[in-house]
Amino acid sequence: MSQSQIAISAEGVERRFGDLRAVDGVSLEVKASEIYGFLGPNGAGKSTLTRILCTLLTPSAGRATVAGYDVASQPGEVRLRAGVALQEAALDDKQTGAEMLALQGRFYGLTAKATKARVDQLTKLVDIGSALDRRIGTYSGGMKRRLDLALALVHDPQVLFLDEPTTGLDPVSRAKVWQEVRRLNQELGMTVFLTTQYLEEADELADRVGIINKGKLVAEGTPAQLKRTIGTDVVIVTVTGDATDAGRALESLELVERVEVNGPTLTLSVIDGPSAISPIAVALAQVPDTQVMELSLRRPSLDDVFLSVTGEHITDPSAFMASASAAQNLQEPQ
Ligand SMILES: Nc1ncnc2c1ncn2[C@@H]1O[C@H](COP(=O)(O)OP(=O)(O)OP(=O)(O)O)[C@@H](O)[C@H]1O
Repeated sequence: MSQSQIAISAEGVERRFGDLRAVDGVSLEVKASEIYGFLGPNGAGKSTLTRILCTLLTPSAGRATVAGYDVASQPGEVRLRAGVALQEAALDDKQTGAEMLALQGRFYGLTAKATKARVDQLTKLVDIGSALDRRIGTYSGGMKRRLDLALALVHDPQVLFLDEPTTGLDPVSRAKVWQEVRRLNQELGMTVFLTTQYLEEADELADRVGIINKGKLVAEGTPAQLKRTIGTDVVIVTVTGDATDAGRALESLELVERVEVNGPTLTLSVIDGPSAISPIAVALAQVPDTQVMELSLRRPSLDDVFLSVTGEHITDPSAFMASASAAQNLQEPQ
């Protein structure tokens, strides 16, 4: 691949905090115009690598480039070409959105006229137009994220870094952010490096996904490729009480490749889901003192990929879905 096609490159990047290796030898490449999803649980090292790539932290070892410039030795060149929206947006509640955008334009050396033209363009890309003349203190969480996104775009960067852009947002705001990220990528060809702990987000948005755990990149590929590595369907069984005996009974079945026991829940990797259901039900009926509460079949998800490489779940997906549906009816204040 030629250098100009590579928007981000990391080679053996490491960052230590005392004895902790927050980022432990990560190597990856992101092509120009690609959306790369950097997926991992809390504390995996996503923000630390993002901060290194944005020149906000120096690596303890290794090398990284953004838009062809070295993050450690050419930080000014990187900053001119990178837009950054981090988890904690530094917004001033007393200013209006328009004032903050104008200030950001001046910061990057744009004339008032050029800033105005850029803001007009941005309001088409990022849905904040109607709120621009109001004080930021009156914005909802979703509007603040969208303003932060617009601020990151004022200087027309080649590469956009988004650190958990939808954490804490209700489903309506989350869908808007997804739509805007897609538009930036498709209409402007912008490269996007997006960290997330949400499987759905990586699955929906990313062309390629890197999975990080305890500072190490443990899997990488398109969402479809990663799921194909599992090669099996997933059957989830919940029983009364402890599922250890049921798990043992199912291990010996021909179509069952792998059994994970987690309290009353069994996660089974099965070769052919529909054909495996009957033998699984028959085997479960023979386990003494065990009653099946729920049994379901599904295609592999990115969480199954994470489980197969780390032995753990990325997050409790049911907790995410519950919070998402609880927030379903929330409306954005106008
Ligand atoms: N400035 C710091 N000093 C000491 N330890 C740090 C510092 N920054 C991060 N860490 C630690 O490094 C590890 C990785 O943190 P990081 O914030 O990169 O993870 P993350 O994947 O972004 O998690 P989250 O989803 O919670 O933001 C964690 O154990 C964290 O406590």
